[in-house]
Amino acid sequence: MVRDLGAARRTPARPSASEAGNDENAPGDGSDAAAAALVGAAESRPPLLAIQPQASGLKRKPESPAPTPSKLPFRTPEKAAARSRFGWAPPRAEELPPRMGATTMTTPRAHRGKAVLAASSEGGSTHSTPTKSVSKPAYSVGLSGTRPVTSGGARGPGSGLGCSMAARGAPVSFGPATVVSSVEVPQFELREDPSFWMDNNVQVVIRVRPLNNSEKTLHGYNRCLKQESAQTITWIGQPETRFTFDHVACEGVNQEVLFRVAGLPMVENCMAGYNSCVFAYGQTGSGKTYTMLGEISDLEVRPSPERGMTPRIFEFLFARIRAEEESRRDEKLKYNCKCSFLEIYNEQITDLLDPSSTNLALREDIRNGVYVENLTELEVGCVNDIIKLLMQGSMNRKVAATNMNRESSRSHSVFTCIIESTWEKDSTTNLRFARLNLVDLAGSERQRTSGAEGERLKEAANINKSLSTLVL
Ligand SMILES: Nc1ncnc2c1ncn2[C@@H]1O[C@H](COP(=O)(O)OP(=O)(O)OP(=O)(O)O)[C@@H](O)[C@H]1O
Repeated sequence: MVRDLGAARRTPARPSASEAGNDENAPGDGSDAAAAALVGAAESRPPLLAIQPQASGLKRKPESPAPTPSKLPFRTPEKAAARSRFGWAPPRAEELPPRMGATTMTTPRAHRGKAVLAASSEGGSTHSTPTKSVSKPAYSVGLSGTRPVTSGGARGPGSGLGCSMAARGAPVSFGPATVVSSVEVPQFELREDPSFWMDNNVQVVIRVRPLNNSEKTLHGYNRCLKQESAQTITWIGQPETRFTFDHVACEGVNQEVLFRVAGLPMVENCMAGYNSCVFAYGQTGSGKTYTMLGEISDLEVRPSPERGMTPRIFEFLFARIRAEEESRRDEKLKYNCKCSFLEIYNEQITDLLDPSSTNLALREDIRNGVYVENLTELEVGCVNDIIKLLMQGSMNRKVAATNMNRESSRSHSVFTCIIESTWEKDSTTNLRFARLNLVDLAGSERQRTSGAEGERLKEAANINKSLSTLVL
C-alpha cells in the first residue's frame, strides 16, 4: 500500500535532522503504512523509456513564442564572461588539489545500494568522473556510509549519500569488510570553487550521512568506510579499495556547505544560459531527499538550516536575478521562470502539480526536444512561489515505509525550472534560455533488506530496473 504523505510528510511529524537519528529509518508499523495507491496504471502505453512521436492533433501547453531569428537572436552563453562577471578567477593548474588515484574513469558505474549527488551542465570540455585507485576484478562495492557492515554481505553503506561502483565483468565475491568503530570521524573541508564547475561537465559528490540512533543501537559506531581526504573514501573490505570522486562530503558537512559546493555553481551556469542538472542517487535511506529537499515546512516564516539543495538554489537564483536585472536596467534585462514537477512511479509519469494528470507521455520534436506532454508549467517569481510548488508536489509524491526508511520515496521526482531572459542591446532584442533539473531518485534497495513485499516489491523492481537503465 502506498501512503500519501500529504499530511504526514510535511508536517512536524518529520523530525529535523538534529533529531534524526533517531528513528528515521525505523520501519513503520502496519498502521503507519496504511493508505491508498494514488497512481492509476494505464495498460496500453509503451514503456516510459520509449519516447513517442508527436501525436497529431495533440498540442503542448502554450509556451512563449519562438523567437524570430532576425529579431531575437540567441546569444551563445559566455562562460568566460560569466566567470569574470562573478569574480571567479580560473584556477591555475598548480592551485588545483592533487587528485588521488587515477584520473581517468576506469570503471563504468553499476550502482547498488548507495547514493551519489551528481551535477552536470552543458558546455565545458572535460568529464570528471569517479575513479578508483586499485584495479581489480569485477565487483560491486558500496561506498558512503557510516552504516556498519552486517554479516553476510549487506555491505552497502546505506547511510549518507554515497555511491557504489562495479567494474564490468563476472561478479566475484568478497570477504567480509573490516569495520572501524569510532564515535568520532575525521572531518574534511570541501573546496568551494565555482569556477571549477565551469570547466567540467559532470561532477560526482558523495555525501555520507551520520549514523542514526537505530543504527547506533543495533551496530554501535561500526563503519565499513574510512575517509582520507575531501576527494577519497576507502572501503575497508578485502581487498581494501579506495575511490576518488570530485568531492566526498563527510558526515559533518551541512546543507549550507553542500549547497555552496554543488548547488550555487549550477545557478551560475543557468544564469549564463547553460542547461544544468543535479540529481541524487543512492540506496534507500541514504539521504537523497534530505539533501535535495530537506526540511521545507515553515520556510516562509523561519527558514530551517536543514533546508536542502532545492530551496537554497532558488533563494540564490532569485537573488541573482534581482541583482542582474538591477545592474542591467539600461538593457531592460528581464527574467521569466517557469516550473514543473513530475514523478516517475512504476514507469509512469504523473504531474505532481496536478496529480489527476497521470500516465503522461514523453514526446520529442524538433522544436522542443524531449518533453512531457501536458505537464503543468507554472510561472514563478520568488522563493515563496517555489516553496508552494515544492510543498504541493512533495505531498503528492508516493512515499511509503520500508524496513530501511520510514519515509521512503517510491518514485523518482524531477523539479524543473526554465529560466528565460531577454534584453536589448544595439537595437536588438536578445533571448537566453536555460533549463535546471533537480532530480531526487527513488532509492535502490535490496528487497531482502528493505523487506519489500506486495506493492512495495513491485515498486522496488521498477525502481531498480529504471536505475539500472539510468546507469547504462
Ligand atoms: N546528512 C544528514 N544529516 C542528518 N540526517 C540525515 C542526513 N541524511 C539523511 N538524514 C536522515 O535520514 C533519513 C533518511 O533520509 P532520506 O529520506 O533523505 O533518504 P532517501 O535516500 O531519500 O531514502 P529513499 O530512497 O528511501 O527515499 C531521514 O530521516 C533524514 O532526515
